[in-house]
Amino acid sequence: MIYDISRLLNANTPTWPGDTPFSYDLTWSQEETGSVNVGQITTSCHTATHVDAPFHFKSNGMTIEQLPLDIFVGPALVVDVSTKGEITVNDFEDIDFTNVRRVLLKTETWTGDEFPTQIPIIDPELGPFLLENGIELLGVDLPSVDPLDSKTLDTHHSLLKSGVHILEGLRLSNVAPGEYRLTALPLNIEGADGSPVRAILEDDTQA
Ligand SMILES: N[C@@H](CC(=O)c1ccccc1NC=O)C(=O)O
Ligand SMILES: [Zn+2]
Ligand SMILES: [Zn+2]
Repeated sequence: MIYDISRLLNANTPTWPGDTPFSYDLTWSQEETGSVNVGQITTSCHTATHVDAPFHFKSNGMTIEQLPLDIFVGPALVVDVSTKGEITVNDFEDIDFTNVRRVLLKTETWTGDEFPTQIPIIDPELGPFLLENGIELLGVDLPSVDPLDSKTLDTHHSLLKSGVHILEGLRLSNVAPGEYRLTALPLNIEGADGSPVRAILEDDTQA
């Protein structure tokens, strides 16, 4: 079974306050060209479900096309942290990270169609902890791994220092905690600070 864990992109998709809204428009319609519809999209790189490149918060950091693809494809563990106001290493005490390289946090705080006003805090100490446990990707169902008003982006920086890549804006309400196979590939955009992804989880059930 394939679970779509990406958010829908349209003119109403919530964006970071003040950032470029998503739009899809027809440049030419079939009526006009006599042959085809041709569209164009405009979007911030941080709208809905997306991967951050280190360049987003570090000017000499890697850009999106430079990131290794194997980070974004493979086994992933969905962890329920939905009752937590602050997510710390203590929340992972009982979790067995053997053979887990990718962790997706299900907070369930961004389930509506509006940009959230309050999101749980992700302790920057998670960076070194994830590194110790061999985790290379942290995914969240939040617009950011840092508080919405943060200018220092401590958790982004801590994750980068620990070699943990960042996937944001997931839609996890339709999946139960547990193990899946993730695919969430960023577009091959030269020099970009991030990219939208179509993120899916697969489990072992057929069809
Ligand atoms: N860190 C957020 C985005 C972000 O911080 C942001 C996005 C657009 C405009 C301003 C932003 N942050 C400003 O402090 C993210 O990674 O998606
Ligand atoms: Zn982002
Ligand atoms: Zn981010």
